[in-house]
Amino acid sequence: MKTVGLVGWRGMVGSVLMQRMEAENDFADINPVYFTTSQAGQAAPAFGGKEAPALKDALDIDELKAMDVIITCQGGDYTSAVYSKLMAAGWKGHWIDAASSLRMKDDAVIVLDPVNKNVIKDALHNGTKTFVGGNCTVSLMLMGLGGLFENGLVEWLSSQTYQAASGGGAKHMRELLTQMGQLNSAVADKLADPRSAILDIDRIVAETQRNGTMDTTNFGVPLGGSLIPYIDSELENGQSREEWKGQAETNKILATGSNIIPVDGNCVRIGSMRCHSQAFTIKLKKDVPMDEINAMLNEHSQWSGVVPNTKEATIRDLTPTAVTGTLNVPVGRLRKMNMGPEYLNAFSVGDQLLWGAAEPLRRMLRILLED
Ligand SMILES: NC(=O)C1=CN([C@@H]2O[C@H](COP(=O)(O)OP(=O)(O)OC[C@H]3O[C@@H](n4cnc5c(N)ncnc54)[C@H](OP(=O)(O)O)[C@@H]3O)[C@@H](O)[C@H]2O)C=CC1
Ligand SMILES: N[C@@H](CC(=O)OP(=O)(O)O)C(=O)O
Repeated sequence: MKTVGLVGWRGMVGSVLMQRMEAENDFADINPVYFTTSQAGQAAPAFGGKEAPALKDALDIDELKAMDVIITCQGGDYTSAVYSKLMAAGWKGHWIDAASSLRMKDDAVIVLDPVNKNVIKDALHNGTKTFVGGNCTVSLMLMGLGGLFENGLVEWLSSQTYQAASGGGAKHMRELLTQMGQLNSAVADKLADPRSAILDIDRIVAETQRNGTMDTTNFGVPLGGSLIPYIDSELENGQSREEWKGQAETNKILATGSNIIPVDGNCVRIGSMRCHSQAFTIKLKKDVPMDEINAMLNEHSQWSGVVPNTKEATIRDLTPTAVTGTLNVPVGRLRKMNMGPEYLNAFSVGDQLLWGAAEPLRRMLRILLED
């Protein structure tokens, strides 16, 4: 049985990973060893009912070297601090990582097995040791639209994203809710009075957002009652790094080589908790009838599925509220656009902590265990 080192297991992404590994009984097939950067020596958890030794120091290269596999959700700084030292020390195990730092390395594979299992398997058999989860927006786009890519139909794609607070981390989720509460408090007396003027309420909300009293420690500006059309760092070409990942990671995941599929758009933070939504304009390589498109999208995986383009079905099934906490990545609003029969409109929603972060990692572990 493989000895698997788990780093970052008590963080937000790591906790979702532990929940999923328990739900799928993954602990039955591994010897887990838990690492920490702050609590070494304390008692380890017993996820899946499996006992483990006391928490080990996540910076101790000798302890890490004893692992067959290491899964880390600890973040990019940790990966940067440890990965090269571990490799330099001659470690021959498999490294599975949620952070973005190693994703574009030539000898690393981005894992999303319902979409690129062949790429993963080939890499594994060719001796690749480093497997990294993709950016949440990219992974969720490919899970939802996988049927179109699988059938080679996408000439280019533009996405406009509506990304949840959780993408920034746990503190951002708390701050969003704090901000919502602060806005509500500012107008609570007026809201309780049905005779109060809505424009008075609106003015007080705008004043509260602008007067510097709201908690904006993490987002930098109010997100509650607003949105933020910039995610991740600035690049010289005018894209945000989150937008840059769209084309770079999609093409790496699909191993398109020199036949790059152009992907571009705007990435926007909105006030949902943990579901990223995306509106797509897709240029198809040819005019494909809608019933065939629906069939391809439905059949791609057990997690992809089409929501009929009716108002009733859309507002019931194609929202963060409907999707959160599930592995489903529904796609809806499917229709040909005014630009012509090769232009497809689509909208998807997915939980960014599941397929966007934790799920591809635990499935990569299963592939390793079954290989
Ligand atoms: N948030 C996201 O949407 C995504 C994040 N990722 C990657 O995953 C990394 C981790 O993200 P995330 O899970 O949000 O980070 P967290 O901040 O939730 O957790 C990271 C680490 O913080 C330490 N920690 C300190 N105090 C606490 C506490 N009170 N509760 C829990 N942990 C605590 C833990 O390490 P220790 O035990 O060593 O103290 C934990 O492993 C990111 O840096 C990113 O690289 C990837 C995809 C999506
Ligand atoms: N940047 C994403 C979350 C994330 O962690 O992305 P990445 O794994 O590419 O750093 C967001 O803010 O929604």
